[in-house]
Amino acid sequence: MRKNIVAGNWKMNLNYSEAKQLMLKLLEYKKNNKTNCEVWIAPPSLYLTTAKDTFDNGEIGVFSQDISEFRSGAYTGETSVEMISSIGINGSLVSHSERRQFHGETDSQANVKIKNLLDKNLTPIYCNGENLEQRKSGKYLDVVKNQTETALFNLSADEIQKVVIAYEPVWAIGTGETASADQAQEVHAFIRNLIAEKYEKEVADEISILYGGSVKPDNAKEIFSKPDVDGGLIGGAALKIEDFSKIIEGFN
Ligand SMILES: O=C(CO)COP(=O)(O)O
Repeated sequence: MRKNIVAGNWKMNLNYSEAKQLMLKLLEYKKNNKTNCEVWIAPPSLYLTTAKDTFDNGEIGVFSQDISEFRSGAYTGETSVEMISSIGINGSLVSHSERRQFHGETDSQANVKIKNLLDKNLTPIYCNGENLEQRKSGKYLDVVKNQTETALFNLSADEIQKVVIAYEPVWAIGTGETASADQAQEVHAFIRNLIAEKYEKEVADEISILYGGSVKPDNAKEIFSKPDVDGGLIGGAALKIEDFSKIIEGFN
């Protein structure tokens, strides 16, 4: 059975002591509360070791926000799959829309990153989703289809089952405008169906598909109640324990 997951993407926020405090609050929360989903975080890469040490019993999954498509060598500023693997990190976000927007990342690069992560037995969280113009033109399902096919469809059935997908419509990220639960469900079911057609239904049913884009304490429960929504990738609301914990409780 696929997992329910609530993951926090901290993006480029928090100084070291703020980050450490938030990790400690999360640890305390996780120790004192039974959660009906896995809880993961993707802090800035500078704090990955601290996160790993804080959650040394694996209470919370720790993910990188990005990973190099190159294995090693003269790539200044990059972090390799080998490096995160060697400190026990669980995986990485791949092709978040902000990487696409500010760094020109493509789905072909996403494909390389995903394969590199899978080679090391790490979990890729592959992000996709349409922008506002594509939503308004009514072509959003075509956009998501192209993204998904390019990034994932040369993987084997075994491999694709290990990928977590995060549908994050760009128009809903950081804007306060959330996709409705029905809009999320439509695209999630569409992605799952694409995978079922290319592979098998059993393969598609194993894949967790998260929704991201202005998930807040007051809308999480409804979004998570949809059959093809297996959790959320949370930005702003992951930075406060009060908000993030209420979102986690959307699965209660
Ligand atoms: O980009 C996101 C998570 O990766 C969503 O960000 P917000 O929750 O701030 O809209």
